[in-house]
Amino acid sequence: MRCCSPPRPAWVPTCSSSTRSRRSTGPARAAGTGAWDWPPWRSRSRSRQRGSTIPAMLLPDAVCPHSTASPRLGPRAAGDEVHRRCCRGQPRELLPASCPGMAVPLGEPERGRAGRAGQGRTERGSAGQDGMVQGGAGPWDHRIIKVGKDPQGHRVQPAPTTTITPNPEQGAWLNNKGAWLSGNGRGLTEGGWLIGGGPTPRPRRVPLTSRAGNGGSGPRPLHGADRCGAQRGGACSALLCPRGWGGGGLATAPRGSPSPPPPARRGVPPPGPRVPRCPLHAPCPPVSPTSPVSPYPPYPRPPCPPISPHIPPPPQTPCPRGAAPPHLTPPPPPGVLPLSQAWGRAPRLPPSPLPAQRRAFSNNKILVELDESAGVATMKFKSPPVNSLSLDFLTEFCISLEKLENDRACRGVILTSAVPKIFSSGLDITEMCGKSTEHYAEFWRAVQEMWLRLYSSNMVTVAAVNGSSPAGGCLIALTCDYRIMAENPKFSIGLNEAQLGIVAPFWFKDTFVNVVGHRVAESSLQLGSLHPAPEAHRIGLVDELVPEEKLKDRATAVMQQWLALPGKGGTSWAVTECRNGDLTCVGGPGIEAGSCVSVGTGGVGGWEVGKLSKAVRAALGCEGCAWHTAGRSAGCAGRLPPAQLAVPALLSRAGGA
Ligand SMILES: CCCCC/C=C\CCCC/C=C/C(=O)SCCNC(=O)CCNC(=O)[C@H](O)C(C)(C)COP(=O)(O)OP(=O)(O)OC[C@H]1O[C@@H](n2cnc3c(N)ncnc32)[C@H](O)[C@@H]1OP(=O)(O)O
Repeated sequence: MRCCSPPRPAWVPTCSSSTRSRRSTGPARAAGTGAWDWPPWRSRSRSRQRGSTIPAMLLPDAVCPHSTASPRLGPRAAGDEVHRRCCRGQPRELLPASCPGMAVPLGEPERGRAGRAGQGRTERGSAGQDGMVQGGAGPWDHRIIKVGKDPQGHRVQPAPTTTITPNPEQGAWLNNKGAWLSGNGRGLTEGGWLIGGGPTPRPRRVPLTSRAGNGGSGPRPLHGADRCGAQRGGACSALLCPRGWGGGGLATAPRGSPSPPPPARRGVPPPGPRVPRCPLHAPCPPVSPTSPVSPYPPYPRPPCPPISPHIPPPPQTPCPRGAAPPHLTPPPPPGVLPLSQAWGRAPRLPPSPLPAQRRAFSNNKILVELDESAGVATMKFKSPPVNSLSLDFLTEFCISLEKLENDRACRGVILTSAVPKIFSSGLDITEMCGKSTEHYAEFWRAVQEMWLRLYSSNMVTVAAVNGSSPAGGCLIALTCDYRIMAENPKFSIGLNEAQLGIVAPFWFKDTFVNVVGHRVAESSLQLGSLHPAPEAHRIGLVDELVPEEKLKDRATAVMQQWLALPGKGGTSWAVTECRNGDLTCVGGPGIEAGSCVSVGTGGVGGWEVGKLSKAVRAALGCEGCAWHTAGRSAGCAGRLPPAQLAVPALLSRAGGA
């Protein structure tokens, strides 16, 4: 509800959720379905311009699913749509008054709020908006528009807006996610990420009731004391709970940084001692197998991962995963302090010294296994007989994907099937007849949501197609970064809608064209062809064929290859130095000196590597670049020099990538 629903401040040019990072190729919206027809406001080429962004202002309001100016739905219905999305479809009437999705006006001062961390929709960042701090209703209410990735390349859960409330007594600021922010007078940092400048707030005593802690004791800060049903002993929907995945959640406070004790609210016991936060040490969230308020099917919450005997409980011993083996920490360039020194935070590292951590969660239709050591999850469709994409399936798909998206340990997903011989039979045909109009709308919305989430995922996505994959099943594979298919000629794949007497929606078509090219797509769509695996490979519909028994290994190998790349795979992030208005770049691991940076999802000061178009480079006046890079896996260490604060100006000059 807080996204960009009315009242929308004048400085928000359009909905923040329209800042997704793909280019639009099709019309803004499809006509005539009567439902939210999110247009494919971007398409992608095989070269996968993952980090490229277009500024929000280039997208018409109608494009944005949170738009309040829907000519189709009208303001009221559009408002409901906003609510639906922000509250994960929870009917408004069923939500407690404390639901963060209920109207909290943008101008409302934050009073003792904590915790929407991990709760909002996953919104992508965009150039020019990431990390911008805007003045709010009062001089100390600042709203951060978009949060994308921190300097380590980890996704930061993007609450659509974040309000920062200064706590001058403690010299720190609290945002509406309950995270402590440190301020340096020139800008703010959240989790070590520079989030913007903004006016220096005047001191004011602000009653605060809770805070996000680094795990440990205290009143479950990430749940938000007043916001989460589970916090009050009620039912916490897996959808609303920011810590839906066993003790994970989002740690926004810098690890190991000194943090002030929060002022206590009357009647609320003060939280316990602050301890370093570690996923392994995080306290279990309250388990609520089902939510009475959720319209979704029961969604069992996984148990917390067991605390390894190797890891003594906090706070006596620092988290072993928080410390950087010296050999993995690249030396900063002269004059640049690593973030860990500058802000008292240890860089995030791959947990290689520890035994591999595996987590799994499952719902009725999808089994998800996360190998934390590799940063790769496998989503296995398990909805027999044919993995048809029913509303339930689609819903669970989106939930699972979002959980992974919000999990910093996960950087890639392999999609495959647990049903023999079938990857997915496509949209569930029984959902498309004999149902109410509302059901059709909901179903179609879910189809689009699935596609958008997958397409716009920040994770590397690999489809391991181990069976037939017609229509919607094919779309899932097409939407991934890479497709590997079992080389069984009995397995076929394609958009066969024409054979059913229906037309593949234009965004199915666009996705198909992007992969196989125009002419092949044209004839294949007209004939409704289902291509046997060898033919699918020949026309480029799948990238490679492997024997079925090797599919998993090959998918894993491909994933590793992708994850090793700079950028989306997240291995390399650059912190640029800005001197005299010029960006200077020094090469880095896997990065050529002189190759440049993007104004993509990195946000202010965090520039993703290797995706800057020539035009943007020219606009930035970026000649001879010098940057400090650090592999994401080794944690990005680098301190932005003061001159870096000039970057927002450069961003606006660039107008996006
Ligand atoms: C609501 C608003 C919508 C707006 C509409 C706007 C535009 C419409 C276009 C939308 C784009 C459409 C995309 C789609 O995905 S449409 C679905 C296309 N899918 C297919 O054509 C697949 C058809 N199925 C098969 O080809 C085969 O079943 C198979 C997947 C190759 C598996 O074969 P096999 O192992 O021999 O299994 P069976 O054929 O015996 O099937 C087993 C049972 O599964 C049922 N089944 C199969 N596919 C579906 C499906 N897509 N949806 C629901 N149910 C399905 C099949 O009926 C069998 O059930 P039974 O045992 O009870 O008979």
